[in-house]
Amino acid sequence: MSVRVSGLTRSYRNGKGWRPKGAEVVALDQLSLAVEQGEVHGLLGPNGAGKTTLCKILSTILLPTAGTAEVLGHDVVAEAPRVRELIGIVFGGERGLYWKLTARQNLRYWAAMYKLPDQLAQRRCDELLDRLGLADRADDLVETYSRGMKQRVHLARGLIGDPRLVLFDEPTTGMDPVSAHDFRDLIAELRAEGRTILITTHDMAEAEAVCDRVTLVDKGKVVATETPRGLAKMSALHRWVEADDTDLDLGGLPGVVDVVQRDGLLRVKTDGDDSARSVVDFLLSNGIRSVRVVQPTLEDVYLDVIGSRGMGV
Ligand SMILES: Nc1ncnc2c1ncn2[C@@H]1O[C@H](COP(=O)(O)OP(=O)(O)OP(=O)(O)O)[C@@H](O)[C@H]1O
Repeated sequence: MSVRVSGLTRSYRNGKGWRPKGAEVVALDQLSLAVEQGEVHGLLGPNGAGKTTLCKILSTILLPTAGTAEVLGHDVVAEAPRVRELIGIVFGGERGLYWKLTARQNLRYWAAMYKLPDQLAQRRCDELLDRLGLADRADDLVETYSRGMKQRVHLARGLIGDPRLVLFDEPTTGMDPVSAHDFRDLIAELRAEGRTILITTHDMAEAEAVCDRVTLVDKGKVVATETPRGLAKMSALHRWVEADDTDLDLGGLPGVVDVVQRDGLLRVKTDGDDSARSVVDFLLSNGIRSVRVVQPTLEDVYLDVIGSRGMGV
């Protein structure tokens, strides 16, 4: 087992220094989770669900209030130095880079933090700069880089210690589609190398594409852990019918829960198989083509279970 979290609780008390103590916020509430070795595991949930808090505890930068967390059998509190050797952390955004240093100097600095011997550090830096397409600009100051390049330096930083577990917290926020596509390829490569990956994301398509299993977290608790497809099946609650867009009034048909029109496509959410069939019959009898019943996507399931909180919709 790569990650084993048991009854993990973390609460914060707002208000620092002269400010009055606020109410206690329970960010993680007896959360338990197991991630297999070599698995790509997604953590999904609305803002404030506790995902970052969990990543911080696993990275040993935050202590739990109660419960335990282990990385490859090592306790994150009692054996924090050992855990740090085994993990790499990639937090999204542009925090944590030294802008007045080059990418190579940034990487050499972090290699030194991992206490890598000089020759190994040099080899790893060269490999990562090459792997992440930074070799040509490796000796330019990071402040001259595009946002996408800065994100790639972040990725390199997370991999410099040759980690067995890589924690990604919102890694593709603000990435352009090409970079996001390259990122998916990188995840596949890291997985093929036998590394375990824990990734928090708001991007359901990304989670569906890269994750072996996902855990839905809400209010500091696990709602479900499943394969993306398994989750979709579990959500047998709704069936969707897809068709070419039409002006027909479908909202009034029995069993129709929602109608979404987007990009020339019509998506009708129904309350089950019978209603979906009636919608299909109705559409076909009105001359609409390309009608099909579709399996719910991970996004549909997320919306069913958690609602639209934290999805930017
Ligand atoms: N340093 C802190 N002090 C007080 N409260 C905090 C602190 N950090 C997080 N919290 C609170 O703990 C809860 C969980 O926050 P956390 O950042 O772990 O959630 P998240 O799922 O990562 O959300 P997001 O997707 O917005 O990053 C939230 O209610 C948040 O306001």
